[in-house]
Amino acid sequence: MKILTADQIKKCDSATIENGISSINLMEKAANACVDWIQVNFKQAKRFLIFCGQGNNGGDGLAIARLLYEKGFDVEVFIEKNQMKFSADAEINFKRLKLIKGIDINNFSDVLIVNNEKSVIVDALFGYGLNRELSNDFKNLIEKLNQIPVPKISIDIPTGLYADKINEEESAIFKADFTLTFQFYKRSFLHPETGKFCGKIEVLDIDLNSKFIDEVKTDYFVIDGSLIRKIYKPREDFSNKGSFGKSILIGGSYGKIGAVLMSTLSALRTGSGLTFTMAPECGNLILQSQVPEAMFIGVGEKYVDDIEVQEKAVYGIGPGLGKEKQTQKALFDFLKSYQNPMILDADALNILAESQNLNLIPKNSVITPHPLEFERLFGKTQNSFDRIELAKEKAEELQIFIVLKDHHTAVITPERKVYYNITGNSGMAKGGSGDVLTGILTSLISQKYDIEKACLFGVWLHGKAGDLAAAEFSEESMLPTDLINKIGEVFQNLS
Ligand SMILES: NC(=O)C1=CN([C@@H]2O[C@H](COP(=O)(O)OP(=O)(O)OC[C@H]3O[C@@H](n4cnc5c(N)ncnc54)[C@H](OP(=O)(O)O)[C@@H]3O)[C@@H](O)[C@H]2O)[C@@H](O)CC1
Ligand SMILES: Nc1ncnc2c1ncn2[C@@H]1O[C@H](COP(=O)(O)OP(=O)(O)O)[C@@H](O)[C@H]1O
Ligand SMILES: [K+]
Repeated sequence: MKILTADQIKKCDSATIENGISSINLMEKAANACVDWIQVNFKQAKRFLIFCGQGNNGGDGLAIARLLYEKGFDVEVFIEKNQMKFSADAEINFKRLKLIKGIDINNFSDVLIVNNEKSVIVDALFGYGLNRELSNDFKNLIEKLNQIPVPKISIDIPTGLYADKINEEESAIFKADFTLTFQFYKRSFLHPETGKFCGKIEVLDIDLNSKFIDEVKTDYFVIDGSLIRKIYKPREDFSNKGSFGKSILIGGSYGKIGAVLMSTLSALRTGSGLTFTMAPECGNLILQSQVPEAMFIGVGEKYVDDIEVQEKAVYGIGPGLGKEKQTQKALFDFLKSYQNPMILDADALNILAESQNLNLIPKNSVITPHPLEFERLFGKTQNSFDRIELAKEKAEELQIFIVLKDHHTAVITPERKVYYNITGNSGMAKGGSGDVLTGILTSLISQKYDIEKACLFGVWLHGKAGDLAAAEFSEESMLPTDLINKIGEVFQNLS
């Protein structure tokens, strides 16, 4: 799914209106989509307190108020009565609302005396039209609303957030439990500093002009199920183990054998034809007994001190590797002699960061840093938006794929495209989850998935398996190994 800027959404809106539907009917459609969702998800609510601004986001709120009232809910509307300069469509909806006797229209300043019992607050103050800092009056209102302990829904965007950039630190932002957004994810939903205000995100389809959406240029995308279905390749019947590639997972050191073990198991569970673990001898027995399907190649006693070059294999290097001097030398020797794309993770990245010898990374390789590893490789940035910009620069300069791990992991391509993942959960915030991703990516690339597609499929699959593990064991209790055991269920649901 494409992600558009506020400006592009406005143009998409206009293209939709030029192609038939009037702007007031588009607003009605948007309001109806919200009300349909609210009716299903807030059946028990008694009263909706709807805060409306003067633009089209406020217009949506006024239309939602009328439609909820017609469905039998109690509704109170809050506006700025002293300064009513509604946009044209908001004005029409305000007039329609005033015809209904049963809806109280209050001033923002009446918020302190609201009856909260079984109430739901709806924020329709500002949407993608926010283009400057909020005034103190709005900031105060938002701070008051944030403190009222009732469920909160934002229409399109939590008020105070921009669609596609980060806020000043001191700005007030409405803290939603749910954001009902129209047609597209907004970039601000996907970054840690801003996304935390959105709660659960529901993207409501309001049929915006599909030709415009197909043609509009953007660098930013969300990885969704329909994209994955296009990437997924079912296995051929007439095949053998050689048809599904050779994955070699390199890593492990004394005390950290589990890391490379989990990568190995993930590669197998993702379909790798032949799977090898290249690790120090101290891991041999553990690996052979825990993962009998994998073949062991001993390189060193307690840590990796050599890397064997094999033809026609895809290497995933780093989990549990450690940074011993001999390991560093082994990695550099290997990178100097082997130029095919590979996956580099964890200590393989830390070793490269310390030497700053990043040009040794073969073209089209995949690196999988978490934010701290990214900083060690490429330096500090002010915030996560700047981090993505720097990642775009580096992916292009080094001609590599950067899988920047986070709550919403981003895949950044050498062509500077950015794909955000929306599967996964905080149950994955445990040592070992990243090792699993390395195994998945190595396996997909060894099975000849195009590298960009392997990255998109891999991060999605990893998160999806994590979601299934959380559903069964809880976010607290699920383990990276539970996630590995759910990979199969994700494939079953794909085929
Ligand atoms: N295609 C879609 O997705 C559809 C979208 N729809 C809805 O339209 C919404 C966008 O509406 P919108 O363009 O009228 O902007 P909105 O957010 O209501 O702001 C209003 C105006 O406030 C102003 N302003 C800005 N910052 C300010 C500030 N800090 N303090 C004070 N004022 C400030 C600024 O005007 P300015 O003062 O710059 O002239 C701005 O234009 C969208 O989020 C969705 O809910 C649906 O109805 C139909 C389909
Ligand atoms: N809160 C979260 N929500 C979604 N995914 C998460 C969250 N925390 C961690 N993850 C995922 O788990 C993995 C953690 O990787 P990493 O930090 O390298 O762990 P390790 O190296 O210890 O295995 C990444 O793929 C990341 O996207
Ligand atoms: K809003």
